[in-house]
Amino acid sequence: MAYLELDNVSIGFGPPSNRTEVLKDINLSVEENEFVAIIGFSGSGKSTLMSLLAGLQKPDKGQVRLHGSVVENPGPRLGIMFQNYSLLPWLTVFGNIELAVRQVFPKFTKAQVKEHVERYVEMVSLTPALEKNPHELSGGMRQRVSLARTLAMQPEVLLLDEPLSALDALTRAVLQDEIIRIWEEDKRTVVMITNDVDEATLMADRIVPLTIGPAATLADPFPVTMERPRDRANLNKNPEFMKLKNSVTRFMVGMNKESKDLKVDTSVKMPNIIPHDFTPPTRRSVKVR
Ligand SMILES: Nc1ncnc2c1ncn2[C@@H]1O[C@H](COP(=O)(O)OP(=O)(O)OP(=O)(O)O)[C@@H](O)[C@H]1O
Repeated sequence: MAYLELDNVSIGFGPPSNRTEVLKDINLSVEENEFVAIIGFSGSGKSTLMSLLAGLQKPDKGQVRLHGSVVENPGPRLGIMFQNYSLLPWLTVFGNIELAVRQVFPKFTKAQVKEHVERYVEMVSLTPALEKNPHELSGGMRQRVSLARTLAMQPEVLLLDEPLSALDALTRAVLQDEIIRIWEEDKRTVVMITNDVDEATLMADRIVPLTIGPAATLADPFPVTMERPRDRANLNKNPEFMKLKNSVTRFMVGMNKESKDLKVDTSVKMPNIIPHDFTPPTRRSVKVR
């Protein structure tokens, strides 16, 4: 039995008369401790897929299963980090993470909560911002708070929706390494969404492309067999990395081109009509031909 499974899942939005099928017949089996990267274009349905995995939305058809049990509601076993941070604006960095930690570990003493929160804030290098509110932070800093909050909840499955997209290249590299370290040490299962082929190739065991919507589905996966730990500094000299990166990029670019070629030209040619002038001839100031 697969650990985390999407079994023939479909979902759409809108009334039956004007329905958009967003995801169609999605099948995915994630093994325990596996790191899967889902890669796709903007608007293809990646966040919707994450919401389904987290139990935040129910599929119209099919099932999401964790350990064989149907996922129907969100819960502490599935920790999702959203793309848009979703921090509570009236709480500090400490307060935002503390709230989540108290929910997941209700038996922690005050000192344990403090120690736990501070450990994860330190991990994302935000200790100096511990008492700041979200509006005082940059986008990248908010993204790090959100990541620390998800990690601090220590879920069995980490669902990361473009977790590093708002970060500069250097911080991004630091946090990529941090996520890999946590995943390796704590033996978690990770499903991460990204639109960065390098990131997916560096981090994942398997890259699964999401096709272009509407009715997007998962294409055949690209296994990443490079040995770990992967040497970031020499990746561009690693022939296996370069080959895989090129194959994934070529696949994604080809899919994009195919989808554009299929698009019907919907521009309408307007007839050359001159409006009729209904004002009485005596009141006409402008002559209309
Ligand atoms: N609750 C909803 N109601 C109606 N349409 C929705 C809803 N949620 C998502 N959609 C539509 O589903 C499609 C996919 O959206 P989604 O946010 O999952 O894409 P995405 O791949 O994550 O995009 P991006 O990378 O730009 O964040 C879009 O066309 C969006 O408008």
